[in-house]
Amino acid sequence: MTLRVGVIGTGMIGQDHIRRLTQVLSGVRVVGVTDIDRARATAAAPEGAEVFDSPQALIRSDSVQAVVICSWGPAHEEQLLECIAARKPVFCEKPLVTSEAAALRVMEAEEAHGHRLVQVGFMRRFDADYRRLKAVIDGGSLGAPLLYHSVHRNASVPEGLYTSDMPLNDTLVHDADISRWLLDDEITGVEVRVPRRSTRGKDLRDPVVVLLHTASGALVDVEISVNIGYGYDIRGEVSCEGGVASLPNRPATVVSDRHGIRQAIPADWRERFIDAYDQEFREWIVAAGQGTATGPSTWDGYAATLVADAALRAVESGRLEPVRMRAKPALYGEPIAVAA
Ligand SMILES: NC(=O)c1ccc[n+]([C@@H]2O[C@H](COP(=O)([O-])OP(=O)(O)OC[C@H]3O[C@@H](n4cnc5c(N)ncnc54)[C@H](O)[C@@H]3O)[C@@H](O)[C@H]2O)c1
Ligand SMILES: O[C@H]1[C@H](O)[C@@H](O)[C@H](O)[C@@H](O)[C@H]1O
Repeated sequence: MTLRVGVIGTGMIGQDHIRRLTQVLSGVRVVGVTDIDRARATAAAPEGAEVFDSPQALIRSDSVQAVVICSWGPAHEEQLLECIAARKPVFCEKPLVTSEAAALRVMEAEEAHGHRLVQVGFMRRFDADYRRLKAVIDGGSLGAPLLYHSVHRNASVPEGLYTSDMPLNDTLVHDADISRWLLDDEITGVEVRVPRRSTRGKDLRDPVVVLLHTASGALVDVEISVNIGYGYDIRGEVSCEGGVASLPNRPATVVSDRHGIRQAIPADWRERFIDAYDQEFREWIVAAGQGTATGPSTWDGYAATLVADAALRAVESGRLEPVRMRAKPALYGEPIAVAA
């Protein structure tokens, strides 16, 4: 059976997801698109797809079975609530939403529906290197994880569209999510330190260093640099009681010439995580075809949103800001196990 999908937001990642849903993956067809910029939606629409006047019209259309949300973060809540009201499975790009209150509204609507409909675009969980790293940690041969070092560098971010809060509520959410998933631990507090600003970052706080405290007592340090210039550089290393496990450098041809010996660095997230995005959609297509969702959930989106909120408070207060999660609804399975 072919899953009939509607895409909301046809900017950078919307276009990339339309390409993979149209040219790479099977069992799926993009039947509708919409964007507040209608010309952009029209240009991005695959042959035969309808261009809808609004997200509401797309979500409510009988021709659309499942929805992919690629609009800006602050627009996600309204679109998610529409999808849940229409009982349609929905893949929502990160961040789930941009405030705790919005995350709770989405969670309550999904709970009232009775089963999962929402998958959040935390694609690192589908990346083969992160999956192997997690398998080593879960295997237990290195002992308990004590520290996780996460480096998250963007070559650049779109000027004007990427605003001052976004290093913490748009970029950091990936590191918050992957830390919870890798360490199987909840984040209980957040500290932020801001060094001298990079002149490349204009008015942004860039770089920032974030320290995440976990329930088991492990610590996660995160470097967020969003205008590093040289490429998209994602690193991770877990220090455990009996050894260290790291993400490998990306395999790339080694070039030797008069400048030295070097390997290419991915230009951006599209290149670095191309296979991970394909895999997250493969798994989503199967689940959505069954009327449900898999992988990162509304609960995970909520957890990352709380970390972002705490980080935004911490950058103002200069103190350790607590993260307090509500009880986990049964819908989202067992709570992540934490050490006593
Ligand atoms: N998982 C990842 O690695 C990854 C990578 C890039 C972007 N993202 C996320 O995807 C989302 C989109 O990012 P982008 O880089 O494509 O941004 P973008 O600005 O290139 O595209 C967003 C598009 O959404 C449209 N839009 C915004 N609000 C809308 C609304 N209410 N209704 C309809 N259309 C609307 C805009 O007109 C624009 O065309 C963001 O939430 C971002 O954080 C995730
Ligand atoms: O929306 C993008 C995307 O999520 C990337 O994966 C991240 O590296 C960027 O910082 C963010 O702005």
